[in-house]
Amino acid sequence: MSQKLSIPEVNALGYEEFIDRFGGAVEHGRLVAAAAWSARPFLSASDLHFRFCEFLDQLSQAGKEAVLRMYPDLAGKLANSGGLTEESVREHKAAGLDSLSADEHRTLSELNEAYKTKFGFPFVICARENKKDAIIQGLKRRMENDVRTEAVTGVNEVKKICHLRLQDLAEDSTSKM
Ligand SMILES: NC(=O)N[C@H]1NC(=O)NC1=O
Repeated sequence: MSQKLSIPEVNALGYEEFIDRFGGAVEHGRLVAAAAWSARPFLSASDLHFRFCEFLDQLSQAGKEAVLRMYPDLAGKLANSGGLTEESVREHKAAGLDSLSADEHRTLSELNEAYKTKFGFPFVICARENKKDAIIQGLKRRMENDVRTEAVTGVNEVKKICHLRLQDLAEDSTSKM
């Protein structure tokens, strides 16, 4: 992972460097980072996160669904074929999704497919804040929601994932780690 930047260092980045560095804070989310850059100077790391959230909050239902469609299924095809982003690999490991039993794997795959059939976008949850059992329970519970509630709930999880990814990339203190 590259060295963390202080907020003054983040504020000094040109937009191309900023997008290169923060374009993955939201999965395949270079557009979100490109929008956040307009809000410079950032006052703090939480202000940086707030600007990403601000963009996500103003999206239409279709826009929110589009953001969710950029995320891989947890323990799905991309994970099996080694096609996950570096960030997502770390998050899968944190939740214990890299060591599922055959039964757990089947359960999660079936629930993910049922969820996508109902909503038209994948189930998204912050894997660094949930272990595998909580993820399976969450999937079952959230399956009962309606599509608008689920788009908002999914995007709230995107914000949590983004917050943790940004923490890995930038810090409030002016000195580098
Ligand atoms: N589907 C889904 O939730 N994917 C994600 N969650 C997370 O923490 N990292 C991801 O890639």
